[in-house]
Amino acid sequence: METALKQQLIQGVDRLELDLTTSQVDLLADYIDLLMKWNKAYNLTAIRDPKEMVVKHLLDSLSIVKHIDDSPLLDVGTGPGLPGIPLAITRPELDITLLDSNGKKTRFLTQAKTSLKLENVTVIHGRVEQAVSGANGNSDKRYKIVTSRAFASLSDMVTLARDTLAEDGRFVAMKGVVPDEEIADLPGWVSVEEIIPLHVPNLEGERHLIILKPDAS
Ligand SMILES: C[S@@+](CC[C@H](N)C(=O)[O-])C[C@H]1O[C@@H](n2cnc3c(N)ncnc32)[C@H](O)[C@@H]1O
Repeated sequence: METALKQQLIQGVDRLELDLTTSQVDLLADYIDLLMKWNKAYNLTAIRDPKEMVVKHLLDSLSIVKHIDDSPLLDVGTGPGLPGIPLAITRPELDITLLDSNGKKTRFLTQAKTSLKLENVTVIHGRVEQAVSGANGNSDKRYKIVTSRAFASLSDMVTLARDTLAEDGRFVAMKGVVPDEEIADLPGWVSVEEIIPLHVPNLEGERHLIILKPDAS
């Protein structure tokens, strides 16, 4: 990554008040370099400008770090690893599973896990609605945090990912403006616990984290 862009990344990390080591910042830069390289052949993301990747992919993903506790996390429809890979780099103690139904994307994720030496990452290729049934050869693990960005409406997310959530878990959805219609469409077994405004350096437009809690049955 060019020096000027790396500087922009460091400033963004500072503005998010994340206390990262030099090697963590280097890994974030290496991740963007890897994404740029693989994107040419694999079409992993529509964003091709590295400056935009830093803001719209890295800093946006990093804006949720402070709102995630130490529980095992599933990133549903992670695509090229967003927000999961930036989370895994900044929080090496977190057990992070990246799930996507697109084989090209999970091949990239497996490569990224190896290249960036992310021992806290597990990659699963499959559809989330089949993830627990064993249809993809997966275990029946349940997660305390099920997150997603740009995956589906809130209603579709909770319906498709319901069986992956631990009883005391939370859905954590990254959204733009507060999606009132999606909230109104939520099924009865889940409710909004909290809506957290996110502040992403150099990004215009609102961002919010929607925390959803399954009601005790
Ligand atoms: C728009 S992309 C978002 C990728 C990434 N989260 C991001 O923010 O850039 C949505 C991703 O969800 C995946 N996907 C769609 N339906 C899925 C399903 N039922 N189970 C798992 N992944 C799915 C797609 O393959 C795609 O990579």
